[in-house]
Amino acid sequence: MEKYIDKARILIEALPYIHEFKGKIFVIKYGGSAMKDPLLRQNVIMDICLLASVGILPVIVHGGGNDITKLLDEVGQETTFHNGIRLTNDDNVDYVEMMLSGKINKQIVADINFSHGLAVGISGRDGCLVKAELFDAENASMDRVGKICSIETALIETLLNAGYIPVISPIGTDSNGKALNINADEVAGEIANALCAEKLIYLTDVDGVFENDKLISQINAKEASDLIEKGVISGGMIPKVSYCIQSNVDNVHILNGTLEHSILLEIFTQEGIGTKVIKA
Ligand SMILES: Nc1ncnc2c1ncn2[C@@H]1O[C@H](COP(=O)(O)OP(=O)(O)O)[C@@H](O)[C@H]1O
Ligand SMILES: CC(=O)N[C@@H](CCC(=O)OP(=O)(O)O)C(=O)O
Repeated sequence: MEKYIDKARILIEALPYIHEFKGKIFVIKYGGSAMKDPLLRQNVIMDICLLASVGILPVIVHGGGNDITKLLDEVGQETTFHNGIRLTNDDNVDYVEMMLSGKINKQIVADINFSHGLAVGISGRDGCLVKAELFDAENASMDRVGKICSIETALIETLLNAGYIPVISPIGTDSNGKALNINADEVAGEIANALCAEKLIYLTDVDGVFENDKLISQINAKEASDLIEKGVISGGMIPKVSYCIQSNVDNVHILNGTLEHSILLEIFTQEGIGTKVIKA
């Protein structure tokens, strides 16, 4: 009997958090590196569905960098990154868009719908959600890499009000209607700002930010830029930490999406896990 009572206690412990967060928007950036294993993917999806079913409003922004690299490899295209940003131009942008807005976006939507959630998949191009301009107009190998100019939240709000979980791919549109590839960390950060989200969560494949094999549970802007300069924070962790710092959202976390139910552990327990990025 005791073990059943323990289960009931766990549910009751979550009650204050459910009460606190009901009706609040959580932007969850689901990185490609945390999508590799189907079983772990299922755990992330179930966490998201649970949040939605207790009245929290999840907004999912996904990446898919690994799958894009794999596809480009299959079609004989080389991939080059600069500070975690993929060099994208006219030669490869269609592959990037197909993988993100086509395959990955629809897979996440299908997984959520299969787990009793109700998701709608859109890209940053739908409803003029993400308006962007060239990230580096001087660099021809980046002539399809975008940086965000503005976010139009109307479509997301419409979906949330109608009870859907929006699932968003990180493709924006420039002033000529062309697709621009944008780092998903930036898209998540900017959408969270525009929605005045309660929380912004980056789900990746490590427990948080590390220095010398030690997890940093809290990091501020100065410490983070020192670690970037020293090369301790590198690659795909650079945009994550940078957008965490730039974000206006108070509660920004980097969590391990390959750790079973990491979202629930972060939200429904007092200790929290991962790295919290603070502005001061
Ligand atoms: N200091 C650091 N702490 C943790 N991870 C780091 C650090 N520096 C670089 N990384 C790398 O950042 C990666 C996460 O970024 P990325 O691969 O782009 O993930 P995602 O697909 O989730 O955006 C980690 O797997 C790790 O290899
Ligand atoms: C410009 C740029 O780098 N765009 C990213 C978009 C996908 C992404 O960010 O995926 P992850 O979150 O899995 O890294 C890319 O092409 O990989």
